[in-house]
Amino acid sequence: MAAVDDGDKEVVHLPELGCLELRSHPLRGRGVFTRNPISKGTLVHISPVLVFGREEYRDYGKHTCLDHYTYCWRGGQYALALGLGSMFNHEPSGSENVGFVRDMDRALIKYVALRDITAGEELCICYGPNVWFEVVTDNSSSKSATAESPPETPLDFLHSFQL
Ligand SMILES: C[S@@+](CC[C@H](N)C(=O)[O-])C[C@H]1O[C@@H](n2cnc3c(N)ncnc32)[C@H](O)[C@@H]1O
Repeated sequence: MAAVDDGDKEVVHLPELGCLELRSHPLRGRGVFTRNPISKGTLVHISPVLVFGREEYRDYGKHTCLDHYTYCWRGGQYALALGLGSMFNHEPSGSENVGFVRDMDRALIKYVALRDITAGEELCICYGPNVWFEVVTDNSSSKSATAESPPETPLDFLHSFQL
């Protein structure tokens, strides 16, 4: 398991989990998969983020495809996750196998296995209760956005675990 050095804002040690790969699903699009088993608690990825100011996002970013990839950030800002961070697909709350935590000070998002993950599984996060697309889950059940639960972007869910 990789460790994060939280003591230094200038140096970020990236986990080098060589078993991750991108695969395409006909309905969910590209997603992150693992070739090897991953143990609960493993730091699977760290994404550096590109932060958009509130006005910049409102006037420009929001009107582009970036709106499907950004995470809420502090002070009304939004962040685009670089690396694999924008490639994790969604599973409804309780079914996701990866959690994420935003490190605002270092402009990073850390992704951690919430349970043991088997070889070949897709790594999914939960985007939150209200999503803007027809959800295709592992077991093929689906849920669409409704008037009671309007589409909501960007990603707005924060797991409360400590690294
Ligand atoms: C942050 S991106 C994830 C990467 C994306 N699959 C791609 O190929 O670029 C979010 C988009 O992925 C798709 N997506 C993610 N999870 C999904 C799911 N469970 N069911 C259907 N589409 C999903 C939706 O189109 C959503 O707007």
